[in-house]
Amino acid sequence: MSGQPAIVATDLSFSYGDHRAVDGVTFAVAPGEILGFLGPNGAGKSTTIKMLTGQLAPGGGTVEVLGLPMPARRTEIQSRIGVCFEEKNLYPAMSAAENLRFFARLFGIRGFDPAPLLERVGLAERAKDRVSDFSKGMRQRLMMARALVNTPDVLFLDEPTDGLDPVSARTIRALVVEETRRGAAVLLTTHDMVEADELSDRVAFINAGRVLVLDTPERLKLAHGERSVRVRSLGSDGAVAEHLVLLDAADTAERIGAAVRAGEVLTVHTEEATLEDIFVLYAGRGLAS
Ligand SMILES: Nc1ncnc2c1ncn2[C@@H]1O[C@H](COP(=O)(O)OP(=O)(O)OP(=O)(O)O)[C@@H](O)[C@H]1O
Repeated sequence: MSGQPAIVATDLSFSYGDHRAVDGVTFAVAPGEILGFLGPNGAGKSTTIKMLTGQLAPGGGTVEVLGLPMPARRTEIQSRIGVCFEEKNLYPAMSAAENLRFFARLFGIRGFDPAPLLERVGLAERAKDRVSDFSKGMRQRLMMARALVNTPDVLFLDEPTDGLDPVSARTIRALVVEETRRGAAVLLTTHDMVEADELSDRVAFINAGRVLVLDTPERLKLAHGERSVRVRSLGSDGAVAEHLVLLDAADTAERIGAAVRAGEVLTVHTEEATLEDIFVLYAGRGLAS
């Protein structure tokens, strides 16, 4: 498997009736890599993921997961991937532990012990409680545990931290990173650009069914963002002055020096373009729906 991409989408397309939801999408995700798949509502992310996970047959183009063609080898692929989509994948009348055991049985895993996974998602204490009594954050963490039951080589995560409190969101983000350390490839959709920036090795911006750009967050920000330093200082006259110095100008060093000498320095902040800024540059619109 080494060196070979875990997910390869080539010229994928799909239409609902006359509406072309996915229009020539091409990308690959390597083992251990997180690809952030970012775009506004209706951009075609879910439709693409459905083709990658075998829920929809591609209208055009090809999908390979773990070197196997989808949907031809769907059953084999599905036994080696994990998906975290919607709550409906959980059985509310069962306990957290029973849910995980149930999915382990579907995967044909013998002697499955749900305890370590429940521990990892912070639900060890609630193992025997019915999922119907769980909060949204607890269900979401259980969904994540469910996605990991078969120790997948590829994870498809659709908004895994949507609507979660900061602690639950952090638990999920840490799990995602742990999974990549053991070599799992991750395709992650999120509307949270800070999260995308923090987690993604590369990001793909998708809009109207097309990939607009695919690169590392760092390269996108360097190529398209104006980096700057903002110095606030207190002058001898008691007035607060603010100096904004662009980092890529020829006289940057002198200007920062002058800003710092202008008075008693109160704060110094570096600023760079955000992924949201860059999306607007490419799409001519923001990520909000
Ligand atoms: N079952 C369906 N029938 C008809 N049109 C659909 C269907 N599902 C999605 N679409 C349309 O296809 C386009 C892409 O939708 P998709 O759900 O893939 O977008 P998305 O990027 O996942 O959006 P979101 O961020 O809201 O999940 C949208 O215009 C949507 O209205």
